[in-house]
This record gives sequence, C-alpha cells and structure tokens, in this order.
Amino acid sequence: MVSTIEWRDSKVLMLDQSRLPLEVRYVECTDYQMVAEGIKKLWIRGAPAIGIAAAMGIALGAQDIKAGSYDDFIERLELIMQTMLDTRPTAVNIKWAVGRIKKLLSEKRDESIDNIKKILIDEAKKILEEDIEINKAIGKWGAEFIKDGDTILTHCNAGSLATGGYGTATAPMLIAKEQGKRIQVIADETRPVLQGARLTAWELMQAGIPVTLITDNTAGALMKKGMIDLAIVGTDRTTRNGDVANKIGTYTVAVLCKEHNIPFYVAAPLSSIDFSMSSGDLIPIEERPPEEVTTIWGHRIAPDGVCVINMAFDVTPARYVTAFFTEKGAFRPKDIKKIMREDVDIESIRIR
Ligand SMILES: CSC[C@@H](O)[C@@H](O)C(=O)COP(=O)(O)O
Repeated sequence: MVSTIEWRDSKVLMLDQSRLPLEVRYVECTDYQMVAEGIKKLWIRGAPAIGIAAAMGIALGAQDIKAGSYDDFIERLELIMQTMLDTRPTAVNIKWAVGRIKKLLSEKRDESIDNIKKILIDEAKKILEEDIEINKAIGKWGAEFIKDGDTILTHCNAGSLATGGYGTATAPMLIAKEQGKRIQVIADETRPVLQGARLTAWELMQAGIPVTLITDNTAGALMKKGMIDLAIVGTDRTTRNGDVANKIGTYTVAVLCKEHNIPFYVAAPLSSIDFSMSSGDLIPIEERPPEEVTTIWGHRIAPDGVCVINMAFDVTPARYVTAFFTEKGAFRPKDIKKIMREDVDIESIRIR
C-alpha cells in the first residue's frame, strides 16, 4: 500500500494524487503554505486525508513561529489554522483537526513553546496513526454487510489514498476479501476529476480486488439489470440528522439505489460527522474552477467561454441511507445523533 502522507525529516511528504495513476510522485512540503496549496490543488484529497494534512501543516507552520509568550504563539498559530480552514470548505475533517489541536493547546499552557512545538508534531502523527485504526474498525463492522459473491458499487475515491491508509468505503471491501469472500467492485469514474478512474481503480487493482470501471451514467443501467448488490461510499460531512455530503453524483447513486431496492451504505469515521450541524442544507458546498469540467488534463473538450456549474459535492438526504459504518459500529441514520451520548447504550442502537 502506498502511503498518502507522512511526517518525514521535519517536512510533510505527500503523494501527488493529481498525477496518478500515470506518475507516482511525492511532493515535499517545506512550509505550511505549501501544505495548504497541496490541499487546494488536490495533491492530497479525501476528507480524512485533508484533516491529517491540515494537522501536519499546522505542526509544520508552528516550527517557524518565533514568539516570546504562549499568547503570542497562539495568536500566530491561529493564522496558520485559519489558512488550513480556508482551503476546502465541505469536508468537516479540517475543522475537526483544528478543534482537536485547539483543545490540546488549551491543556498545555504551562509547557515551554519548544515543547508545544514538539507536542504538535506528535499530535499530527497520532491523528494519522489513529486514522488507520479507525478505518480498520469501520471495515470490520461494514464487512458484516457484505456477502460472498457480492458486487459493490462505489463512487469517487474513499480508499486508502483518501485517508491515512485502508480507506473508509474500501475498508469493508478489504476485510471482506481477507475473510475469504469473493467480491467485485464497480467503480464510477467520477467526473470531473476522475477519482474513481484514476484512484479507486488503481488502488483496488493493487489490493487484488476485481474492479470494473464504468462511466457515472452507467450505474442505473447496471442496477436495472440486477448487477449491483450494494453501494458503499464515503462522506465529507455527515450532519447529525444523517444527511450526507459526498462527491458530486453520490445523490444520484443513492436515488438509483432506492429505486432498485439496493442498500446504500455510507462509511463515516466520527471525524467526518458534524454533530454541531443539524441538517445537510447547512453544509457549505465547494465550487471548483470551470476548467475541471471544460478540459481533461489540459485538453479542451467544451467550447471556449461556455458557462459551467462545478459543484464538487452534493448532499444525500438521510432517508436514502440504509446505514452508516463507523468505528463504533453500524447505525441507522436516525441514530447517528445518539452515538456520542454517554447515556445511550451503544449496543442497543448498533445494527448487524
Ligand atoms: C474517505 S474519503 C470521503 C470523501 O472525502 C470522498 O468520497 C470524496 O468525496 C473526496 O472528494 P475530493 O474532492 O476528491 O476530496
């Protein structure tokens, strides 16, 4: 498995996903601005991966701060955190990572600035390590819903490349394979950035899982022919009522699944669930440059000057979601708001 992101020799090393699968190239980020640029330009992408990148970017930026007091240090660090928050608005994972770092900092007021700088590096590495374990747990719960012989549809890339490793939507597939289940995956190519064609197909082939690539508009026809047993996708932000923001086209997949009675599952680490937001209508949706639609890798495919809508994400209402796979178990959408409550017996709301 190739590594998505690493802290190495006081720098942040990220795999440049914008060039995959034609070129496997790592970019060495030497300052936090470069990490922010990498997130914006999709060198690194996928909700958990950009959360990890933001944490590493903050740790990297912190190393260069020259401050005489804790308050002075925090004031400068706030600017770096804001730069990370401003990169991509839809995935809640950057906000989650910043929140986690702020909480940690508030507990370390009495430490020296040099120590705080080290603590920030350790925390960023910890976020990466934990992410891999979280994905394995998602995989364990999710694999229970996959039967021997199943064909699974996925959209975009919620795989190892979108995370610290193992992926969220791909984790149940990898575990099902480890359990000896014969599965195959249908990957939507995922216009316009082609994360399905470039990344999911590449990763699953490397993992030895049979994968077939389709254009996005083929999914409905395959469902009608009975060729899809279930769909598993990732999420950039799920709100507490169970609405799901994910790559544009996910909503279409969910509606098609409902029409064809196919279970539609969302793999959602807790870092992608925004418990403070009541509904998907409130999620900020990133709009990306028109060139992503009018050109393919520098080749123009649409008339010069044509108007373009390029929303990077859509929101699938909770009623289309069969269940969420999280590190705490699988849950119905109505129970998502309960999973962090201490007065709720988690086993009583888990589904199998
Ligand atoms: C585990 S990744 C979940 C989502 O982030 C993923 O499905 C997705 O939509 C990624 O979009 P991207 O624009 O490539 O960052």
